[in-house]
Amino acid sequence: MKITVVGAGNVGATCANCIAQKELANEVVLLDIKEGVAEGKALDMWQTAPINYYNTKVTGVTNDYEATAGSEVVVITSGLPRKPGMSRDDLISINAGIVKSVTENVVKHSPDAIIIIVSNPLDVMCYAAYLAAKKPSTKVFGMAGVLDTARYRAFIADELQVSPKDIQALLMGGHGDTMVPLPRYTTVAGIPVTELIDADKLEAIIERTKKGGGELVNLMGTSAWYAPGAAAAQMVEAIVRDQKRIFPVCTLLNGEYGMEGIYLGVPVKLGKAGIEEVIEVKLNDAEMELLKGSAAAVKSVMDVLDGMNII
Ligand SMILES: NC(=O)c1ccc[n+]([C@@H]2O[C@H](COP(=O)([O-])OP(=O)(O)OC[C@H]3O[C@@H](n4cnc5c(N)ncnc54)[C@H](O)[C@@H]3O)[C@@H](O)[C@H]2O)c1
Ligand SMILES: O=C(O)C[C@H](O)C(=O)O
Repeated sequence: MKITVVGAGNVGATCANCIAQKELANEVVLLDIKEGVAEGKALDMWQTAPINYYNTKVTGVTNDYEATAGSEVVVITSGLPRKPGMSRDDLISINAGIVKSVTENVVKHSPDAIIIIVSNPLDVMCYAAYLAAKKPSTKVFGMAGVLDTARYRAFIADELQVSPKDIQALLMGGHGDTMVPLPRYTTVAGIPVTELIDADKLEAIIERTKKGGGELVNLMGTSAWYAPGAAAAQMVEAIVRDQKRIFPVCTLLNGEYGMEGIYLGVPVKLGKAGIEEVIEVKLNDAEMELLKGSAAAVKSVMDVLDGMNII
């Protein structure tokens, strides 16, 4: 069994490393357009196998899609990251073309693969990949919610000085500043978070979560990779091990939440078949308004993609 990660940059390499360490496949193929980068990182990673005790073979290639043939899951991380002062949406002009051509190559060599998009602007890159892949949307979706909820959960763990393992949370909407963390669906070992953190502090955590990517971009001059790479690998694990995990995933809505034809983060069941179910939780009026606002923000960028006429 083979898994491919396209883009051997910060996120792609981290994701491939997590996949290898978890032994999610016999082989992980890391592909990049830049000569030598994927080969070098794959070789370096493979040399950790005797130390970290895993068997998954890590191979690196430069633009050689033959080597990716027959992949069960493909994670697409290729594309530019943002720099301080930029929004994720500013990346569309370059990343849309990259995601389109990469997706076409991936599908040509692995027609049955489940494709997980990571490149930004995430929701719209999922839509671009879906159009390019010409596959059911249950097999083409994006990673953002696992990362965004992880940030939210980490901030709550810090505030309460408890283990992050005990924080369960749900966050919906687009992967941008309009994302919708849901305190009503956030618990600490089963205790509603609203009973443990006062409203002002929780609001500050929500605001920090929404701008969590930007906080890291400002600190590092480029965007995050450890948590994003681990988040994408956790989705791969749910698929290849058929775990039926419930994660917020960027998926194409077909009437769920009263929305049609838009990629948006919602809770889904993830297993061998990809997205096996979209879960419709009950939202109150205020939560629904926030979700609609987030959907409107995503839709405006989808319109930009449509206007580019590249797909
Ligand atoms: N969805 C999320 O939550 C999330 C989180 C972090 C980063 N991202 C996004 O992921 C993308 C990658 O981020 P990064 O930090 O790894 O960037 P990076 O610059 O470190 O790596 C990107 C890699 O893509 C490669 N690439 C470019 N065009 C390619 C092509 N046509 N084919 C193959 N490879 C190609 C580059 O050579 C580079 O090695 C960015 O768009 C970033 O915004 C998304
Ligand atoms: O913030 C970014 O640009 C990268 C990514 O979407 C993130 O949330 O870390």
